[in-house]
Amino acid sequence: MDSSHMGNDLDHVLFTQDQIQERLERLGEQIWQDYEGKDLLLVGVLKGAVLVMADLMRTLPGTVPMDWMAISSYGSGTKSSGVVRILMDLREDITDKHVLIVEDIIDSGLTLNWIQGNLRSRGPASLEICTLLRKPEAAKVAIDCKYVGFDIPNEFVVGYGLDYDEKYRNLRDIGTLAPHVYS
Ligand SMILES: O=P(O)(O)OC[C@H]1O[C@H](OP(=O)(O)OP(=O)(O)O)[C@H](O)[C@@H]1O
Ligand code: HPA
Ligand SMILES: [Mg+2]
Repeated sequence: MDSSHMGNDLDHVLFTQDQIQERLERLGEQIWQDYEGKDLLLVGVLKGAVLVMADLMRTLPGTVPMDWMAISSYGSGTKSSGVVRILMDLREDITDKHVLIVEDIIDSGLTLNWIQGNLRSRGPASLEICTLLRKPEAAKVAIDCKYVGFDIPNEFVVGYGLDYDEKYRNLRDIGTLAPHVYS
């Protein structure tokens, strides 16, 4: 879905699909250099990270495996409940692997804080994070994130995998919603 299909639900576009692809190319180059010769496993967090994973992994110039976890903390609202649940666990044993978590957004940081703790307890060789978006002003816990696509203001965003009440994930760009959508 293009931004032009959003009617008046879209307030403004923050990043176009081209800007997103361009940034992912750069992140992919950096990741490929950093993990040269290492047993890398990409771990995506469903559902938001689906599109980031799909596009990021295709920028890499060699083969790399992926696995997925499903976590829920937001429900249908726009604020993190802070209560994290595992809906689906990894299939892979990550012991001694170099794990790179792939996420769409770090907002309060509560989700990744919990995932990091959970995965660290399984004994990976290393554990790092790649997120497309981060909201520095919204942080409730500090997250050490090695690869960040864009820092954004503290506004609720949708598109490119990010939803509001399960809607707008298939918007190609990333943008903010008009206030009438929430009310
Ligand atoms: O830093 P936080 O405040 O914890 O927020 C970030 C998390 O919230 C969203 O996922 P959500 O739980 O809404 O599920 P989804 O990925 O299925 O949309 C997003 O994809 C991140 O995983
Ligand atoms: O800004 C956001 N948009 C969509 N989902 C989210 N999950 C955390 N923050 C956001
Ligand atoms: Mg998510």
